[in-house]
Amino acid sequence: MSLLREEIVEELVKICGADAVVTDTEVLQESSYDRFRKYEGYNKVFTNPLPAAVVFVQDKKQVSEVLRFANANGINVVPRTGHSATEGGLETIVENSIVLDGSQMKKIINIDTYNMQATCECGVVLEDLENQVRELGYTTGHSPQSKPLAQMGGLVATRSIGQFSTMYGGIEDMLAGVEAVFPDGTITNIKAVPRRAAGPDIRHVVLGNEGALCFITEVTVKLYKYFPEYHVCQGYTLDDMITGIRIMRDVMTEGYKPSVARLYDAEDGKEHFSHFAPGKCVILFVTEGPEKVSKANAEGIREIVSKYSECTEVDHKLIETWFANLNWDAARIEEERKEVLETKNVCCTTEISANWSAVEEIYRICKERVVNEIPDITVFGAHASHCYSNGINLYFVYWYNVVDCAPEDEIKKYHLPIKKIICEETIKAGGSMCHHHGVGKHRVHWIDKEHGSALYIVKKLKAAFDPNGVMNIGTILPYKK
Ligand SMILES: Cc1cc2nc3c(=O)[nH]c(=O)nc-3n(C[C@H](O)[C@H](O)[C@H](O)COP(=O)(O)OP(=O)(O)OC[C@H]3O[C@@H](n4cnc5c(N)ncnc54)[C@H](O)[C@@H]3O)c2cc1C
Repeated sequence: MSLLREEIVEELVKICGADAVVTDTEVLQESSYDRFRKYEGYNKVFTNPLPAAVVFVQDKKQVSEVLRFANANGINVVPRTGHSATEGGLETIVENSIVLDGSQMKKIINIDTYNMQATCECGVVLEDLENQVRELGYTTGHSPQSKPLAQMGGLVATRSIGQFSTMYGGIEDMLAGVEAVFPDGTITNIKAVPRRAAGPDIRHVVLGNEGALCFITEVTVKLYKYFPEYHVCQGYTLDDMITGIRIMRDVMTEGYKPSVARLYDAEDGKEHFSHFAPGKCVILFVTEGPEKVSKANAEGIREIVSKYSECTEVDHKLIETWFANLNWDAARIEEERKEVLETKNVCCTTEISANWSAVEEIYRICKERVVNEIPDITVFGAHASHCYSNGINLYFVYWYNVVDCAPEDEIKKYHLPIKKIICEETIKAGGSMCHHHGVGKHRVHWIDKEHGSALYIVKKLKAAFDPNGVMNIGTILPYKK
């Protein structure tokens, strides 16, 4: 028999103390969704069942005890740290869930500049860690646009990636060691070493689990020396996105290593560059590292771009100023809330990845289909912001006016049908429907097609580590009642 809300709250208070357990209605409402339902949230419409409580854990022992209790009683647990999720990973879709919040675990445990790694608790905000290591002349190399909001546990749980990824990689390349607690209460610590071949790489069970297998309590990431004085920034306008993709391919396959490599089509670019590149695509690069490395990379990239006569270089200061203001903090989200309520014009995104041979067609077909099939679109554009030797990501950005539609119907009328087109066309072309935001609860519809025969592995992992199905129900794998 399932426990009553009061019984759940009572047990949580016993484990963590009354101050740590919050049942205030407004907090529960805000804890029942994430930015996937931001239009509903901004309109104060809450369609998911409210959780029984939000519990602010202080240490791994409390995490272990809460998980053991939930596991024994079949209670859904939604792990949370920075609350910046965009794909429904934080939605509480069944009655009486526990939101297990690690945001108060914010100790930076060790910054070890000799071994070039830093260890911190899951609730450390990335920007706080980055600021501290920068003061010492180092960087984590991680810089997602949500850097002021996202916390280390969530960043690992979602397989996040930052704006300097072309040089430093995604979080999977940065993560040296990690501590995680599994639903039966077992606390596991994967040690931080340069590399090992002691069986499968078990970090990858934890990385990207989106709270559907375990709760991450501690993270060790690598550090790099930081040389801001040697950053070289270059930007160009051009007419055609496809030419831009080919330039990116040349840069990557010739072996250059910019830290930032971004390409905007004219529609998406309108939002960012209309003051100096109206109607144009924009391609830009930053190189960094020690002086000789940064200069050599910049020179090689310049030589490649110069072979494309349609590219015109712009003043690098324009790009630098724009780039310095790209991140989102709480104030920017508040600005967005006001704007959305006033205009009913909503911006949402879907990011995918594909090999070089598939990406051009994915770009073309998604644009054509969304613009023709979805009503009230005001902008449909894309940029590429993460490049690899074998392919690239596309970050589709779309704006629509919400017309004749209740807040609770907005995702059904607009966001999900757009996502469906992008995910299905991408998978059909051999790409991945999800480059970095995670599957959450709204891309689960295509998880079988995404993985094909390898879905076997995902399902077995879930069955092995969460046999009672209490970890973030409906995330990564669909909820079957
Ligand atoms: C404006 C904006 C810009 C963004 N830009 C980027 C970007 O550039 N790159 C990028 O990768 N992402 C980006 N994101 C998405 C988001 O910031 C990332 O997914 C981030 O990693 C989430 O971290 P968080 O601490 O906020 O996690 P949360 O939002 O709290 O949770 C995210 C997911 O991880 C799970 N989770 C959280 N903490 C834990 C834990 N301790 N243990 C286990 N599971 C956990 C949750 O259950 C949920 O499924 C952006 C989001 C916003 C709002």
